[in-house]
Amino acid sequence: MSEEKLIDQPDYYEFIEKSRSFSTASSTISNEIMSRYWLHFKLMMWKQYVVFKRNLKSTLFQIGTPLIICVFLVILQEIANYSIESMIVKNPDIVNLHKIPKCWGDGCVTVGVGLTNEEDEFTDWVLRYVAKKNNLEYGKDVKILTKNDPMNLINYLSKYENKTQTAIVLCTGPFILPSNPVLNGTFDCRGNDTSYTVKMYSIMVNSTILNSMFMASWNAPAPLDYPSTAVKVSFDEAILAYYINEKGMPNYDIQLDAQSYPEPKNRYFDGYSIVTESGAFYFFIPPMVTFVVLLSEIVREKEYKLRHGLSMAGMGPSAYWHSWFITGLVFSLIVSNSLIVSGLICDFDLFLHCPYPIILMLFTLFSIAMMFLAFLVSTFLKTTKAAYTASYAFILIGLVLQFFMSNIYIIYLFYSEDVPNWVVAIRTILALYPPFNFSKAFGDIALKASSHYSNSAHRWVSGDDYTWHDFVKTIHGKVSGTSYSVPPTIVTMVTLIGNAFMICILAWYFDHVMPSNRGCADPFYFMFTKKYYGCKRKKVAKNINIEIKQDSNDPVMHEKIKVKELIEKNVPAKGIRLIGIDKVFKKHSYPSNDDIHAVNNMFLEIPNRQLLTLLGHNGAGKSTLINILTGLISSSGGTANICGFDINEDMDEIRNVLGVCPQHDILWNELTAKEHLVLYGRVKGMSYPAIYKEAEEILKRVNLLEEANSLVGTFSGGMKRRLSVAISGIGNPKVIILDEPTTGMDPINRREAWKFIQELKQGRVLILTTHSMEEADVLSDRICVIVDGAIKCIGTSLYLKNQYGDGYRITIITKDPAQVNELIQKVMPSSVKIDSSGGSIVLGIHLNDIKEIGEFVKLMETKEPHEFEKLRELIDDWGLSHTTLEEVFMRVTGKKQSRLMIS
Ligand SMILES: Nc1ncnc2c1ncn2[C@@H]1O[C@H](COP(=O)(O)OP(=O)(O)OP(=O)(O)O)[C@@H](O)[C@H]1O
Repeated sequence: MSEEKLIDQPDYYEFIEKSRSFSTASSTISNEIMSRYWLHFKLMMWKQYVVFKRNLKSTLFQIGTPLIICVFLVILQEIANYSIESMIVKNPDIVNLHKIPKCWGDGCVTVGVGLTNEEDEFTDWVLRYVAKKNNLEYGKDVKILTKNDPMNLINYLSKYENKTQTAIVLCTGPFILPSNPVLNGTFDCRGNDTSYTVKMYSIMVNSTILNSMFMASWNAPAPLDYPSTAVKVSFDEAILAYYINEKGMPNYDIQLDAQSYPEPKNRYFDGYSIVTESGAFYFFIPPMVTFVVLLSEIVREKEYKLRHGLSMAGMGPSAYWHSWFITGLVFSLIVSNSLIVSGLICDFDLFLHCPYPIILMLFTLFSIAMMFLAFLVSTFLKTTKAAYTASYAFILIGLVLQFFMSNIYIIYLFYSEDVPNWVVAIRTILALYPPFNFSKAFGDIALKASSHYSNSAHRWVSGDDYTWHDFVKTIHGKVSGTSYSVPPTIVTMVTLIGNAFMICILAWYFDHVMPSNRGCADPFYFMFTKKYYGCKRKKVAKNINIEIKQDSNDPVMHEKIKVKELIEKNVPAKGIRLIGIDKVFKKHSYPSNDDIHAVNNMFLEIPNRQLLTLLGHNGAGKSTLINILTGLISSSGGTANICGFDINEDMDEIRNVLGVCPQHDILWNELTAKEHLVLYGRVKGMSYPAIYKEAEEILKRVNLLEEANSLVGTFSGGMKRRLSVAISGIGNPKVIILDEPTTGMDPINRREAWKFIQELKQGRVLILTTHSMEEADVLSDRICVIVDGAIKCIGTSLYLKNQYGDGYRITIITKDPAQVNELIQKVMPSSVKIDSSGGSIVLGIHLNDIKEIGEFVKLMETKEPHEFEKLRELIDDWGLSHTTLEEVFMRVTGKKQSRLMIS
């Protein structure tokens, strides 16, 4: 059957019968399903294209991210090159080492001396010389701390911790030093030969960082142990000067300088490549852009129920996901190529030395794996805000991991020989994570194609051509003395494909079982049910057990009986039939008092060409019932039949005949009003000429023709509502469900919408929910009042007013209420006083006593003398009105606090 035929059927029931007979002709069905799928897929692709085109700036930014990253890498490389250049010491500073630095701590001693005997002329001369030469004060900066036993000095230093910068044991013998652990050995400065004198000294420097806070050594230049060298130079010079002076020689000076060793060029960092070292870190970002875009867009469509809207219009999940897959694939290819082109523009070795298909494969496979990850994560999230939070978390955690994994040798360590089992376990777990495989494959390529540090040559070497042979070759090498044997890059890429496949399966599974993803959630074992493979269960049981009170006048009970009889007589539902439908929202996995019985065992027959209004307080269960009928949620019990199709079995068929105006507008801000109608019309299988004709007509009817080509993002709330009403009527649906369609509309547009709804009624079944009693009164053929999930009463507006209202009301304005009250009881004995306040009296009178109203009207309207003339004189003004639906509603629901919109 062609799409046009489907829509243009003069009698829709004929179509239904035909489509039933199709069930035997499986090949026709497959063709029908395929052409429908293809149509939906193309529509989704068109929608995606239009949305991305309308968000051109952000789309271009997303595609341009690789260029930004590459330029950033070029800048980083330049900074690195500059830093490496500046590290090379061309003019090393000269550090003078013959001056003892003076310590500046409170009461600190720069050179503390421990004599091995009593002070003599030699020690006095030498110490004064050292002090003078170094601009230090003898007795304060240069000071004898202990005498005789050198252990005394050790004890002193331990006791007065952190007070002496440099200590020196000055052995002026003859004396035998005792063996002790600090001085590490025994020495004898007495000597056997008295023809020469041995002068020995031992230097100790306080070098602990904490304790040297107040010491000059804190700022000592690096090349040598500055204070100890300076002390040595000074003491050598002093001792030498002492003996030279003794022998009448001129003054003698020892000069000792230290210089940094000139850093030779090309040592460690020369040739350093930021791409090799950190490429896997930075190139991780562009594929993540695809991840973020897809995740946020898919979750946005979920949050604003756009996907539900499409499902309600008949779009299957396959077309939806496949279109997102193709969009993601196109995005991945664009971003990958953009990355390669940017890399080539920036002259990166990696891109110059690696075959294009390999590098394209690497980035595209990684992007695809991340795309599936976005699909998977989207099944768990409900709001765009949560999607962005999740995206940032994934990027941040990913970057931290990439930071470590961008050093390929860390990854290679996992493949070292004889690694313990727990390392193999970690390696296997990491291999399930696409960025790990990306880093590994990237590192494999960069290690050859980009300039890299050669472990064997101990220097950076420039990149070489990475060949197809390298691609399939196992990588052997050594890191930190351990040999490794790493699987070839091709294996890593195949693992990436495996990652993508595995994540795709998980995404598919969770899309089915997570509630709120596709409307009705499937059971966790859905793939083992026959229904999943298109096998339908046997139809609804005919024997329905209803407790019937035979003489009951209750219309709700009559409705139940009617439904029972129709089912027993096998009469197909030409409109909507509710058969004991039930919905419980469970708070826990076990039955509890907290469970909400939102829809309670409803039976209802809504014949063709009837508009039934559901009235009910907030939380009565109206939207829940509508969500069940439109397949957004599943019922807990019972079923419903729409145009002969069962909601539990034939939702796809039902969606072909259904038009829905949901409670909340399901619209894309980036599409125009006309594009929405075209989208929904095409989803329902209409031809383009038919849609354009109908769209114009419908837009005119809801007063939106002038805004037909305006973006919905610019619409007011009322305009969006009108568009939603228009959408519900596109594609000639046989059943239309309108959930509070006129909320937010101004009075003029509301009346226009009412007219449109009246027209929609022709030849269709309509269910309307509203809080406007006037709307219900004007539009309904029948009204059904729901209280706490159960049908409380049902009937025409007039019937309900008669049944639950007071019939008529008479309002009287008088200056003497007491007397009027008394007299009125004589004219209208059946009247009941409803209210009396100030000068106003409100009386209620039942329809059956309409005669009494006639008497009263006659009395008030004639000037002729009357026995109750007095009453006429007492009444200043009066009015007669019918009982309002609002009163009926109040009485039935008993919830006067309900939100009522009284127009
Ligand atoms: N997804 C859900 N989970 C749990 N409870 C729910 C859920 N959806 C609805 N309910 C509960 O079911 C009851 C019926 O809600 P429903 O939205 O159908 O009321 P309604 O008649 O449409 O109200 P309103 O007039 O405010 O739109 C309410 O108590 C509501 O809290």
